[in-house]
Amino acid sequence: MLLDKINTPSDIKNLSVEQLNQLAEEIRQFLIENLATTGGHFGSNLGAVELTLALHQVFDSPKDKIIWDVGHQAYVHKILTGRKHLFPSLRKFKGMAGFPKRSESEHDMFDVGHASTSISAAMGYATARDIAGEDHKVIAVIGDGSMTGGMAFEALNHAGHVGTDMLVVLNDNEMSIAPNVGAISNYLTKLRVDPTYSSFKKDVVNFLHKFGDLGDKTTRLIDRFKDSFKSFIVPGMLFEEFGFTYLGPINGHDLPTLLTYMQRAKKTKGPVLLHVVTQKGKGYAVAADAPDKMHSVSKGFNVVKGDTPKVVKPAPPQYPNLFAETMIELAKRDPDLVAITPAMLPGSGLIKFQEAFPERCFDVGIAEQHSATFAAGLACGGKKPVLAIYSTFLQRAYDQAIHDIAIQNLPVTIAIDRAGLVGNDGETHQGAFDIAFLRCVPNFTIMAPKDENEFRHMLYTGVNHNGPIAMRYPRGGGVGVAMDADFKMLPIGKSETVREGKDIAILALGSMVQVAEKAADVLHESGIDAKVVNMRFVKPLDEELLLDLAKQGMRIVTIEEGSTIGGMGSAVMEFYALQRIYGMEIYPMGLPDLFIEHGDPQQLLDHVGLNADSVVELVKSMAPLKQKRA
Ligand SMILES: Cc1ncc(C[n+]2csc(CCOP(=O)(O)OP(=O)(O)O)c2C)c(N)n1
Ligand SMILES: CC(=O)[C@@H](O)[C@H](O)COP(=O)(O)O
Ligand SMILES: [Mg+2]
Repeated sequence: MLLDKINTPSDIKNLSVEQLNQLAEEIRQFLIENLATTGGHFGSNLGAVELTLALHQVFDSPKDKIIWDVGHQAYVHKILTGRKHLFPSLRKFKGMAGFPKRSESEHDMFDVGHASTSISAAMGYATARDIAGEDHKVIAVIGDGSMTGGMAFEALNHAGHVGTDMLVVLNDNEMSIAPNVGAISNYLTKLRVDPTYSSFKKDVVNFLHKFGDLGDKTTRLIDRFKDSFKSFIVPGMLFEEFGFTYLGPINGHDLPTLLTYMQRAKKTKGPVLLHVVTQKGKGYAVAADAPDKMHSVSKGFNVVKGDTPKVVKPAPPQYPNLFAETMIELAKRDPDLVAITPAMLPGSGLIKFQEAFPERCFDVGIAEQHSATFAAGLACGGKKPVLAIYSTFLQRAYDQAIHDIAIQNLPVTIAIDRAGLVGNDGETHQGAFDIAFLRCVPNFTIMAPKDENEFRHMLYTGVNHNGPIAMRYPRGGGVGVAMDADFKMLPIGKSETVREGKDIAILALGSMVQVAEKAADVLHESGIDAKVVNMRFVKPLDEELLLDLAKQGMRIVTIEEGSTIGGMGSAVMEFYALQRIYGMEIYPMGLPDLFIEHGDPQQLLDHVGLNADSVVELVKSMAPLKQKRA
């Protein structure tokens, strides 16, 4: 096997095209076999095999800097840069990361995970090179989906203006996670599928010449025609207008073409954009036929059937499914309800809602900033928008949440999925900060359901609340409780005491309520009587509860699946300080002031001490209760 002999990029430098094609097939087989065991991003990597081989044959990493966008398609890059042997540990705790990471390899130039950053990072590298008078190449590899992210165009604009020597390889497979959307995507489709646009330009010019030579008039007429149509007729004119030399579109699986064009790009001065057309899932029929479903696969997925064995026992409802079902129920009652997702239609669960209400579901592409202000505009227009967005991606829309939603106090509901430790995607994707960064924003209400039943009531409460409201919930599902027949409005800022107790109060939020209940059961066996409160709301807090606990001189543990700094525990401590109530013993438990690496979610929760055992250990470690204050 050729692949056995490949350990660094130099090992492929002298391979012939035939050998590269053979290596490509071996790499595809390697990916399919390994990902069937570990899970991970699948379709994107199968589609980037030849592209990555060509990059590493033409350019000299790490002297030349290759920067990946999102980085979910960089498994082949990792195979070629000495990490084949790490694939069994892919995305596992203390194992190889699922995205490029500078701490993992000298060939990983930039830590990625969020889309549309590669061109900006490449521009930074190239500018640093130029200041230092160095001469290496800088290449950004960005997908068509990531190209719908606004910051990609901010970087194109800057690079084109400066004229920096750099190469942007646009890997266009017509897919984001779901089929790609937007005018950019349509434009790329035109470039991809209809070369007649360039021949159309010739026809127009010939036709105009038929008017005979009107001297300057003909020339002006031709120029006007060309100018008015050029962004459609001349391939890549959009990118040319940004100051880039556009090359392509070329077949991103044809190695001779890839090599030729990459060599040409390497010799071209200034910013160059090479448009390659690939197939997501190439080489594995099931993935190629269902590139959205095979964007990523779970561990244990069946290579032959291309599916993951269903869980035998009925698992509790998964939150994305419950979200879609609840949204459909609510949308039937309220014609003003609309849903927005920034390119996460499958992950958010909204595919079913889109099928039911196609005219009320908006996938805006990888455009989180736009999605939030679009929601604000919809609200001003009389609609009831629900923005479905992962916690980590909401970070991209923070100013919009403040400037466009909160200041105007608009009735926008933000359904924050993947809030808490998402697990295998690691540092760039943990939903750690949403409580902290939203809590300080005036007008926002922040809540978290303890289970799937409360999830429905909270979403109902959210869409009927007249102001900005965020509901955060974890990746995965509920806990397996019965569901109420109908919805009920939850009183804003009111908690729910799920267990009475006199020795200590555990104030738990969302996914941590069940952890607190388990801890209370164990503490009970040791004669410690713990009160468990489902806080439900981080903002506003249940002040009556907190004042009551102060009167009782109760010790308090707070526990949340979000950063301790700035979280619900901070809010409780701030409350007592602002109320000038001193001497309270408060023990906040949450995510530490660290970026949490990849691993299975429960493993990570145990690693950071967000589990029942840690609560029990903390409570038992406390010194005997001081004399209760009168
Ligand atoms: C800011 C941000 N929003 C959303 C995502 C989720 N996401 C990961 S990959 C992906 C699709 C990327 O499409 P493309 O760039 O075309 O790459 P492909 O998967 O087609 O290779 C999305 C939306 C993300 N990583 N970052
Ligand atoms: C790379 C990326 O950002 C997405 O593919 C993300 O990994 C999806 O996460 P979920 O699997 O939680 O939907
Ligand atoms: Mg794509």
